[in-house]
Amino acid sequence: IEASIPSESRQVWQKFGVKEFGGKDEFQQEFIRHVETTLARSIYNCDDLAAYQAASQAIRDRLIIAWNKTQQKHTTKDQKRVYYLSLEFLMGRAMDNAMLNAGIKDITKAGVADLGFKIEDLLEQEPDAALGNGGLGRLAACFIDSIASTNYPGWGYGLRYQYGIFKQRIVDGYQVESPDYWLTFSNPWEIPRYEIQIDVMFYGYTRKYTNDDGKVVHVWEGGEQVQAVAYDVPVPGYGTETTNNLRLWASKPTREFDFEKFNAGDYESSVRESQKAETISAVLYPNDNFYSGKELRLKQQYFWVAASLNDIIRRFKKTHRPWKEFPDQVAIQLNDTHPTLAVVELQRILVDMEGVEWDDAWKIVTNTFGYTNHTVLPEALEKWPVPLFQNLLPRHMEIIYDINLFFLQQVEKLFPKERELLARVSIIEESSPQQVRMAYLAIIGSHKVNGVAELHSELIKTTIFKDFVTIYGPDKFMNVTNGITPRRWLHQANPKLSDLIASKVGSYDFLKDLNLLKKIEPFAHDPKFQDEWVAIKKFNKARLAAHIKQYNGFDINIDALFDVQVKRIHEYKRQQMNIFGVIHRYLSIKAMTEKEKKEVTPRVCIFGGKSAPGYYMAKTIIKLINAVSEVVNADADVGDLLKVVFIADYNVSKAEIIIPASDISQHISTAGTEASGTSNMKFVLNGGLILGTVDGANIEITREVGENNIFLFGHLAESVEDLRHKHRFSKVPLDPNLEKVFEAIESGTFGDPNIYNSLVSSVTGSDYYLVSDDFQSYLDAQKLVDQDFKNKDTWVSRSITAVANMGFFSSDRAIDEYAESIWNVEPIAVE
Ligand SMILES: [N-]=[N+]=N[C@]1([C@H](N)O)O[C@H](CO)[C@@H](O)[C@H](O)[C@H]1O
Repeated sequence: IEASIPSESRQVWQKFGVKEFGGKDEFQQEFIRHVETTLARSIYNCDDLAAYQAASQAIRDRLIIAWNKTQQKHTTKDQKRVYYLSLEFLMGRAMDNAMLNAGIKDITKAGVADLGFKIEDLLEQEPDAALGNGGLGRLAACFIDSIASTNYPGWGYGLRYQYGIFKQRIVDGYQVESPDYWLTFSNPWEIPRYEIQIDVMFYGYTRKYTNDDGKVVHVWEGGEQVQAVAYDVPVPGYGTETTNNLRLWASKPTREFDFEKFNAGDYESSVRESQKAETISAVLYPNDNFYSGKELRLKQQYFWVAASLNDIIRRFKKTHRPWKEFPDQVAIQLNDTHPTLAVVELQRILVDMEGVEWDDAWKIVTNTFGYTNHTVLPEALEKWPVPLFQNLLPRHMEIIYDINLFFLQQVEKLFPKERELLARVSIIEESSPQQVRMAYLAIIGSHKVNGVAELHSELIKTTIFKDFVTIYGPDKFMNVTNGITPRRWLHQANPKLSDLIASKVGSYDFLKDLNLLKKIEPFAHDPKFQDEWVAIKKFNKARLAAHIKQYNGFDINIDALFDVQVKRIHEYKRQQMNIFGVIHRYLSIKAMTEKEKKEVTPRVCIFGGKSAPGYYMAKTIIKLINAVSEVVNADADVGDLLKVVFIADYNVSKAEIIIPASDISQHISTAGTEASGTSNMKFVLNGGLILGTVDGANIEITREVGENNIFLFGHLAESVEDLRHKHRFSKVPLDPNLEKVFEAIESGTFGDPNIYNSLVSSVTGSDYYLVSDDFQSYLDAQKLVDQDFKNKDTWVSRSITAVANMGFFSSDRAIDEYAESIWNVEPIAVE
């Protein structure tokens, strides 16, 4: 919204222009002003929640000032911007991150202390913005933190779900979901932009006519309208003035209610339309790595894409540049196939609305988009039934047919004899009903396609997208290994370790350039540094133990080895193999003599993670973990030698407590199934060693930290297909140790064995995830961990060496690679 203030009034503005609060006093002034005005409270009724809200308002105001400066700078510089389209942004809490990135934690901490509050108590008041399922959503959050921290002009575009990922409770060992209404006390970290309202249409029909200049014009009309309203979330960079924007869309009815129906006394239906509109952006679909073809999900995707593109084009038009320069000003990254409709929507707007010729428009489109694939799992690839698509988005379906026709014509020219190839690469799968293969549309509509770790990027070229490498050549396909922001995942989650590292590196510059961690490597064998390192790990383990005491109600021995596996529950991530290994360990200890028990390395096995509500096998795994926990933790024979814990409602904030406390963490997916993983990077950065398969980013971690500082096991990706084939067509004997484990389960040791029938037979049958094939090598690796952990000095020096070599895994490095190889954007300094 352009507004021009008359020049004579501008001095008055400058005279009173708001400036950032500098010191503690100014912060306290702002704090009290918000308590008494924004919250209409006073010193007599200001509890921790009110104090959190007032402090948030004061800090938010500061971010907004930097946000305004940044937007003005980017507008005047008029440089190319990147837009990251993600249906998930798993942000977690904002307050601590805002204070640390803006460098004002000391001021605010001291400020609220004087006023009678503890900053830790205020931080606990904030709900997580849990607008994502797992890795993909958290990656988007780390990426926008890095885009701002490395001063690139970039925006995130997503949906403002009223309900994030469900809350998980464990009842009788089972997962129970409850809605996550996170906006109860409103959200101080967002700015409603009621002035930005964009109409989005669904359904309707299309028609075409030839206009006076003999040009065919396509019209899409007669559909249902809803409105998209913008909510802006400032994204502060670390140690820079740059504060970028995350724009989240909420759906609203175009008109509050139908007055005619109301007057006719049909009150219910008079508001039905508005309720229907609001449901579009209301709820996050809780599936991780799994596609479910619900119409509301497709509605969410088009609603968000249409609003975002409309917004991007409005901003471009202000530059009055010709359309062919659009890709020079705008780069759009598709975070998985969820936003692929953006390819079709931009083509529609250019051709139908702006009168650009089809081929010119298509060149603009393909030069604008980049597509990131996050999984090779067939069940996760989005394929929308044509009838549903046709009904909801008739004009887009027409355009997809045209895109497909012109693409297949090109392929035919290149490979005239290859009939099957055409069918294999067609966007339209000739199933019944026909389906739109969104990944193919994303590839054809983009100039670059990337995977998220080296093995994964190779696998997509040799398996699911093999034909497209043949058609486009290998250059279109590249790798950008995932990364994590060291601000949240080291400085915020583990401040003591961050301070210790700073004491050796000489500053906190490693938070801007993580390769500076290398400077601690010479201290790997330094006894004093080792002691400080161990003390910090112990502090973090005690903090987690206190959390488990509070929420699980029992004590754990913090000198035991903390063995952690926290991530979404999924058969390919093989939490089932982990708990089978725990049962094996339990049975082994039970069979030991007291003398042998003295040699045992005490262990606490910590699990956490949500299962998609409809995922039966994953829910069974959660039940087994809790059943084993109940039996083992109550078994005096075993005592402190083994404890099993399932931490409920795993989310970003819990990860910040769990991850700094690990000695070993498990990333044990069947080779070739975990595209990257990102928690593996977080655990090592916090001084934990990992036990993993040769899969995803475990491979790059091994390259960077050295084979000595990681525990690898299991079959390699290249042998998986053969092993699966063997299981399908011949009787592969079950691993003997696993057999004993299953006998224990079937004997009722962990409750009614029928509960676990399908889980056990999934392994004794086709064993698609090769649990039996990898079990012995898994147990061998675990034995090595037990032995090595006894040698404290070696263990701590390996931990220090591993951290020293984690520079590569900063999301700043990943963003620099995207900027250079895909987006072609330059950083802009904002003074
Ligand atoms: N969807 N999806 N994919 C994932 C994760 N589950 O969200 O994306 C993550 C982010 O790229 C990957 O680390 C992870 O391996 C992959 O499975």
